[in-house]
Order: sequence, then C-alpha cells, then structure tokens
Amino acid sequence: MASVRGLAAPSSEAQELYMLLKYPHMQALLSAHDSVAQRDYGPVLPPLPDKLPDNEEPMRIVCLVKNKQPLGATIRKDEKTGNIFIARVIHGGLADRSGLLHPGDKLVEVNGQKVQGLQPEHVIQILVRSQRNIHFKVIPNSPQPINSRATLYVRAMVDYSPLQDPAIPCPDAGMAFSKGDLLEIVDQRDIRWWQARKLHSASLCCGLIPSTNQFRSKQRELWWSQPYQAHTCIRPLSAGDVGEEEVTDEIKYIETDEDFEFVSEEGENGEHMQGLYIAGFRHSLRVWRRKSYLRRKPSCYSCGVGICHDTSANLYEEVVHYQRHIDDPPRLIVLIGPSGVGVNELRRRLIKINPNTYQGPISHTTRPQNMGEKNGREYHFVPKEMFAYMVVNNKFLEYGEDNGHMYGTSLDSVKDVLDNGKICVIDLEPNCINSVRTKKLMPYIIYVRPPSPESMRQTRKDPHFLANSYIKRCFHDKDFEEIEEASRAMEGKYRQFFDCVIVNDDLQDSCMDLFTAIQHAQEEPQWVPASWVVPVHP
Ligand SMILES: Nc1ncnc2c1ncn2[C@@H]1O[C@H](COP(=O)(O)OP(=O)(O)OP(=O)(O)O)[C@@H](O)[C@H]1O
Repeated sequence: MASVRGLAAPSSEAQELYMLLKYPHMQALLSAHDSVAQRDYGPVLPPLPDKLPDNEEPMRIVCLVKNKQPLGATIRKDEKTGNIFIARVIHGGLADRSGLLHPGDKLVEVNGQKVQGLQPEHVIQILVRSQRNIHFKVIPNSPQPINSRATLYVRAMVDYSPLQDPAIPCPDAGMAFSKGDLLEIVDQRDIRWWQARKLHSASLCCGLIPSTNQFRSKQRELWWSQPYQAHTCIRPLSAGDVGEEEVTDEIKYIETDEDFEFVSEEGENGEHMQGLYIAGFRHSLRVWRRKSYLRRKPSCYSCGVGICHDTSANLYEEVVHYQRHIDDPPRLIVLIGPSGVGVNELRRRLIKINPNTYQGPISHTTRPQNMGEKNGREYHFVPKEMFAYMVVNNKFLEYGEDNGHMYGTSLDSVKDVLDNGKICVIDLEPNCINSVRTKKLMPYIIYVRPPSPESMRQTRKDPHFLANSYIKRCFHDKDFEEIEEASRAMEGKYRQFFDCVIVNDDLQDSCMDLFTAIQHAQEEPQWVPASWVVPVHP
C-alpha cells in the first residue's frame, strides 16, 4: 500500500489493488496468514530441565490450553499404591485431540503439584483452578491397544440419561440420548462403557454410553429386583375369536352421545372416488380404534418383543446408510398417527392425485359383499374360516374386528402393489410396526403428528371436516385434546421407529410434505437397520 501511495500517477489496476488491500477483512486475512506462517500460536512450553536423573522413568510433559471445552479425560486412583492414572480419554475432547494423553498414563504432576496419594477430587480441583494452561507430567502407558472394531452406527431404542444412572463411572463424561437418536460409536474397547457422539451434532466431543453388555446386566438386575406381577394384558385376538358374536369390553366402542349418527356401510366403506377404489383397513376399523385407543391396554402379543417390558428392550439397533438402487422395489410407505389426526385423509389424497404411482393394498374382510362391490377391488371378501386360516398362518400384517366382521391387511396384498412397481402406502397401528420392519418391505415410517389443539380448532372448524366419517359429527374440543394426548403417548413409545414426522396442520402443506418425504425415502440415502442390508451369518 505504501508503494502505491508513493506513485505519482498510479494506474487504475494499482488503485484497485490499493482499495482491495484497504478492506478490513482483507487486512484481517493477511494478518491471520502471517500468524500461521510464523507459527505464532499455541502454548509456549517450559524449557526442559538441563539435568535429568539417569534412573527417572521416561516422562512426558504435556501442556494443554484450557478453553470452554471439557478436558475430556477421567482419572482413577490405585488404592494400593496411591498412584493416579488417566482412566479414559474421551474421543474428540481436548485431551484426545492433543494426542498426548492416553488411558493408563500415570499422572505425576499437575501444574507443578505432585499428585501421588491425592484423592481424585483434589486433582480435579487443581485442574478447575488452573487459569489458561494446564501442565501435566505423565509417565506414558505402554502402546495403546488398537480399537478392535471400526466405527459402528446405531439408532438408540431407549432414552438414556447419565445423570440418572448410578452405574456410570463419571456422569459428567456421559452422554444423554433419546429414542431414535443416531449415534456414532467410536470406541468399544471398554466392555461396559462405550464412547459415542450424536450424528449431525455440532459437538465433536464424544461421551460415555452404556455398552450392550452393561445394559443387559442392568436389565437382569431390574428383572430380578422387580416383584412378581401377574400379566394383566388383554387377550389378543386369536383365530378362535373370529366370528364370535360377543364383543369384549376393549372393543366395545360405540358411544351413546346423541349427536352420533351412523352412516351405512354401503357406498361409504370402499371410498369410491371417480372409478378409483381405496379400500382401507383403517377406514373399516375407524370406530373401533377411535374409541378404544385410550382405554385399551396394549396386549403383550400386539406390542411385540422389546416394547412391552423395558427389561426386554434393546438398547441400540445397528444401522447402515442405504441408498435404494433404481431396480430395487420401492420402499413400503407406512403412515402412523393417532386416530383422527388425518392419516386416512392424507393417504387418500396422495393416491387420488397420483394413482399411477401410489396405491394401497386391498384388505381382506369377512363381511358380506355389498351391491356394486367387486371381490378384489374394494376388498378380498373371504369366509370366516379362510380368514382364520390366514391369521393362524401369519398372513396378516395387521388385523382386527369391527362390528362383528374381521378385517386385515395381508402381506401378499402389499407385495402385489410392490410387484406392480407402485409405491405401496399403508396405515398401521404402531403396535404392528414389527410385522412390517423386514428386509423385504424396507418400510419408511412416517409419523403424522397433530398440530396444537388451537391449530386443530382452526383447521378443522369447517363442518365439512368430520371427526369421523363413519359416525357423522364435527370435531369437539375434547377430540383435539384426546388426539394430542394419544399422540404424546404414541410418540413416547414408538418414536424410535419413525423415519420422518409430518405435522398435519394445513392440509395442502401436509400433502406436499408427504410427497417430499416419500420422494426422499425412495431416492435419497437413509439410515436403515443393518440386518436389512448386510447378510446375516448364522
Ligand atoms: N389438515 C387437515 N385439516 C382439516 N381437516 C383435516 C385435516 N386432516 C384431516 N382432516 C379431517 O379430519 C377428519 C379425520 O381424518 P381421518 O379420517 O383421515 O383421520 P384418521 O387419522 O385416519 O383417523 P381414523 O383412523 O379415526 O379415521 C376427516 O374428516 C378429515 O377430512
């Protein structure tokens, strides 16, 4: 700049250069460059002592610059010798990134203070008090064992809080996670405590999480310590129940409010739309489900392994990043949501707008065929015995009873849609999720969440929007609260299975969100259970 200034008649290029160099951010850039070029950063280490005693063990002097991040190391005391050791170095933490401190290193001095014989709490106090730099003298441990397994990606299947876990060696070093979080496990050397970080999290630093072994032993402890409890779960529908006249309390659903009005099944049930038939299992069971959801206790049978009792829940599910190949069958799209949120409406609109791409499976029913209905179009009409046979042979993904008739969605009917190259869209009760979570169907599970009761009041105030088209009546405030409550319960229990959440506020927007989510599911890489992609060896 001085040179340009010295010119009597600077050229236009020289003037432009002068202007550029004058910008503060340009000057800051040049200054940063000079600092890096001169290595004018980092701590200044104290000089090595001139005379080192011959018999002294090789020692490492480590200087770490304290910043807002945690040190990322834990210590332990050997009660016999009084020696203090580094117990664990947390991946991504300050100590780990220095590459100078390792598990098993013996701590000799911290900031010039000898630590042998001190209690770990004292050492921590010294660390807390140190201002800018922390100086360690350590006797390095022998070579570090190499991490036996490469990074593992998992989905958390339970909620975990280190602050509420009395077993964790250092709660501050623990990492809390929630059901459905994707975790990157970077260190499994310790059989009980692994180190992991959350995927897509800004923090590089890992935290301690229980290993599967640790979790299992905890489960066993819990199991032994629990008093004996007789099973109070309701009896699941069994093949023997098919066709029984009697309806149990759990599925007695019809309220006696006078503003309830029944719509006859004829003409309504098959959702006939301009030559397009969207028969739906959910539709048929709408009343049963709507009134029964909150009162019904989930049966052990229906809730599936790993959900009913915490003691049998899995802690993690290994996942891999999967990109669907263009020749692979489309992934099954599963919509889940509390009754009344609009699952059926969204599915219906999706199929109506693009019937060449999306289709629902044709359900089976034992109810008589109505005039104008065609077997295999609205429903597969089957005799009770046939339905019972299919139940016994696990042909259904989901089945249930409505008004004395059985309805079910069979696996084959879903496969028929997929084999036709269409995207099969089904709605499902969440307790049946396990029946579709298979390598063959590769379901992409979309949860339809209600907006706040206030928003629902706004969007569902048109009398055209009936709370239930089987029983014609408008939404009441009580419905919105019920839906919100049911949604909270559903998410609390099943959110680890949801690949995507759509809030069904404005109908148009929700439809767009659904389109986008389905496109995303079919075309972009997704985290799926490793067992769906990696061949399982016996
Ligand atoms: N975003 C929305 N805005 C306004 N009305 C909606 C919206 N979504 C759904 N509805 C209406 O709410 C009512 C219930 O929707 P729908 O039948 O799809 O519920 P559902 O979740 O399938 O519950 P169920 O299983 O009890 O039928 C319908 O009348 C539908 O038109």
